[in-house]
Amino acid sequence: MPAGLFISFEGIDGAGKSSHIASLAQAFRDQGRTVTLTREPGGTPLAEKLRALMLHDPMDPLTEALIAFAARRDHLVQVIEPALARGEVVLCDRFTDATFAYQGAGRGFDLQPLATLERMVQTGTAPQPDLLREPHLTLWFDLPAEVAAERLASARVPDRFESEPGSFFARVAQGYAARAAAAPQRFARIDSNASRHVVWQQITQVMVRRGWLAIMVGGQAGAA
Ligand SMILES: Nc1ncnc2c1ncn2[C@@H]1O[C@H](COP(=O)(O)OP(=O)(O)O)[C@@H](O)[C@H]1O
Ligand SMILES: Cc1cn([C@H]2C[C@H](O)[C@@H](COP(=O)(O)OP(=O)(O)O)O2)c(=O)[nH]c1=O
Repeated sequence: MPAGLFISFEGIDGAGKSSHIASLAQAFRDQGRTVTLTREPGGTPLAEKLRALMLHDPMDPLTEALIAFAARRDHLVQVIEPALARGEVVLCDRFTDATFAYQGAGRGFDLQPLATLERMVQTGTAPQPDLLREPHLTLWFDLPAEVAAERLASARVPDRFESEPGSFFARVAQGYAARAAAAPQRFARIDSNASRHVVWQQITQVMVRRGWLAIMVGGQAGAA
């Protein structure tokens, strides 16, 4: 059985994550892997209810952070750990870096309590009792806030986060940059200020470099 692989997708709203997750899932399936495609907040019936509250109901930053971590705990226990134990590839649209970027840098909530919650929530779910569960790789879609805003302007009805001003997203982007600087081995920066094709090429190159997708076929990673 292959080892489970946990990959998260991060970036400000409109950075282009959702446009590539399904393609990456297909590339893994094409080489015989089973993929669990999931998202945060969400991924379980309970966590999806918490997501609806977080995206639409007004609340203060601590409540927001606690809801994000409550949803995450349920998601880890019910979905992520069992999938990893089965040797699957877990592709997760956002994880804890989003809490540090949005609630921490964006809302201005203290990072230290977030780090404490991170440790509490992400420990004790894996078979190894002391393991702090984190993604093996985080694809960070880096895009200037003003470009993301332009892309989103005609794309969809904004939720509570997407309605925030550009200054909020500039802070969130800085929050992601700080998380990436603190864990350079885990993060792969994807320059999202490029065509979809070039963004996809960057993603497949990261996968091939890590030995997770076998060969490049016409610019696509595929089975050997
Ligand atoms: N490389 C790109 N160039 C131009 N527009 C893009 C690109 N990637 C995505 N988009 C468009 O930008 C919008 C936001 O992309 P999306 O994948 O939904 O971002 P996210 O999931 O990060 O919020 C969508 O309308 C999408 O079609
Ligand atoms: C996981 C997480 C998401 N969020 C926010 C970021 C996004 O604006 C929102 C939902 O993310 P996302 O799924 O990217 O939104 P969409 O479905 O509109 O593409 O939740 C937080 O603020 N903290 C968190 O911990």
